[in-house]
Amino acid sequence: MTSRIQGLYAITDPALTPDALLLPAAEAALHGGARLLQYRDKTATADQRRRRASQLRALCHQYDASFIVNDDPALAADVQADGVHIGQSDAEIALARQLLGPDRIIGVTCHSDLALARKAIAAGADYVAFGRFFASHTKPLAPPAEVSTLQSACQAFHVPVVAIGGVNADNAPQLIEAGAAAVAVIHALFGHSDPAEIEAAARQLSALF
Ligand SMILES: Cc1ncc(COP(=O)(O)OP(=O)(O)O)c(N)n1
Ligand SMILES: Cc1nc(C(=O)O)sc1CCOP(=O)(O)O
Ligand SMILES: [Mg+2]
Repeated sequence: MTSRIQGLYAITDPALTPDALLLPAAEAALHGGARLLQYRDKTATADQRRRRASQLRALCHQYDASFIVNDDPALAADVQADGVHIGQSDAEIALARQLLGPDRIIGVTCHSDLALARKAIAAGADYVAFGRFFASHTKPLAPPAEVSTLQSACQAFHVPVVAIGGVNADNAPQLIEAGAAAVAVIHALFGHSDPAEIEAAARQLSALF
């Protein structure tokens, strides 16, 4: 079976995409080839988050892409997302697994720490995320990571490794060359407001795989 964690991994951001444009923006990324899409929204109300997550899930499935919810395993379970992404200060992996069952995807932020990744995989993570590899508009203070660490992680672990942080079509090749199964991207996609530009950026990134 081909891995579901492969290729362009688009992540939404309400600071870049107004509510009314969320679906067209997400659809542009999917049309451009994104294989995973994460709903990352720390500002909307619970009702708004539930509605948007349900809509995005339906959209992703039209494109045969995986839909991931950031931070919130309960919401992911509620809308039957394909998975959840959790950080080191978010929910426990065991709780996420309990809520989501054995077949859903659980991704875990590991910064640039191989020991954190080892622990996450032992606890049941389906992918581990390393970053930030480059200067990030979205999260400028995320801890930095070296491409050499990514390479070590990709060699060491049997689960896919996702690379994040300031990724664009110019710098993504070195991450893919190092072994990243997927690159997670916010600003280089959703920093564009025109869906045609989002789609073009997604197409360029997707073509690298
Ligand atoms: C694919 C992917 N990788 C890393 C993150 C960051 O998660 P986290 O450290 O929990 O930070 P926030 O995104 O919640 O601000 C991610 N969301 N997705
Ligand atoms: C959400 C997030 N997490 C990171 C990490 O290093 O864990 S970097 C990051 C921001 C990614 O957005 P952009 O593509 O705009 O840099
Ligand atoms: Mg988080």
